[in-house]
Amino acid sequence: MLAMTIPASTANLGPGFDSIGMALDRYLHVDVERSDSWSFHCDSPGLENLGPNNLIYQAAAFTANHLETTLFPCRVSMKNDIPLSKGFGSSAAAIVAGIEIACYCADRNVSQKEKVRIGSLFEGHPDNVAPSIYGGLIVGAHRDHRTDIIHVSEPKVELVALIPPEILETKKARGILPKQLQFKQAIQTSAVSNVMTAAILADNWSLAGELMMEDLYHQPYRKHLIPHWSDVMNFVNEHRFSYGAALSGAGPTVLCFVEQGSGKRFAKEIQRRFPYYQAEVVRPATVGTALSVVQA
Ligand SMILES: Nc1ncnc2c1ncn2[C@@H]1O[C@H](COP(=O)(O)OP(=O)(O)O)[C@@H](O)[C@H]1O
Ligand SMILES: N[C@@H](CCOP(=O)(O)O)C(=O)O
Repeated sequence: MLAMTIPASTANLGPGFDSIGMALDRYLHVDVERSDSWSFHCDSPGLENLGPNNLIYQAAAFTANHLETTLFPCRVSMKNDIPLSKGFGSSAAAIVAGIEIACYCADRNVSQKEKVRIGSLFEGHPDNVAPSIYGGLIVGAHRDHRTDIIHVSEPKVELVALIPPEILETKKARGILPKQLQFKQAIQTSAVSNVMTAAILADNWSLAGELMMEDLYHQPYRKHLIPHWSDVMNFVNEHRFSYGAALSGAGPTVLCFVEQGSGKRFAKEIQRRFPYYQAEVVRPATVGTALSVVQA
């Protein structure tokens, strides 16, 4: 039997679009047992009626093909604390579960790096799968020919998530992005992203927070889907405890980056100002996917 716990993730951090991501302390728990046929069981909201060809199975089949192995049928039972389609990488956590199931069926030790490569080939970008696998914060670049990852273990920041009642499917939020960017705009945002990454690595969250709000890759095209976006950004800009804010993944959640130890107070104040949202303190998860295999 295989048991695994996979953390949620927030992707992008503004101009780190499709590249930077951080694991969060919300989890998908999965138990896998060899069986006569495939079945998926979950009582958590939105996952009660999973068919046999769901995302976990698709990722497992993709991985088996990549590893040139075959899957055996499994009974998969889950408990999920990661909100679906809110920008916390629930789909990436499911993809990681599928990758692990295939590695279990193949009885192969596959490195974390190779798992990130497989997950990025499946999803098209590494910014959710990599933090869910490694934990902490990652900076990644995925291309057809290779996927590169730098892992930073312990981000020294606290987070407050502003979660609106509606969902936003990542597919829809990607569909509204432009096909091309002006050269000047691309250079400018790339430079902002480079400095933001350096600031994160230097633990200068104050500068990182300011720069994440200067993204020109995706937030300008998605912000109209986010209620009270400008007012939230003004509140964050003016608050004494906050470094900055960004869309969590494709949204619709807005993630505020605040001083360590100030999360609860910030959450209370921003909740009072924006009752439309649910404000929750979230912490970086330093441990990635945790596995335990019990021989039957
Ligand atoms: N544990 C899971 N098992 C199977 N499918 C899942 C699981 N978690 C998420 N999904 C699938 O991923 C979808 C959400 O993906 P997406 O719109 O990309 O949002 P998110 O930002 O949460 O990743 C769900 O509607 C469901 O189809
Ligand atoms: N880089 C992707 C990240 C999507 O994250 P999700 O948690 O919303 O699925 C994007 O911005 O499209």
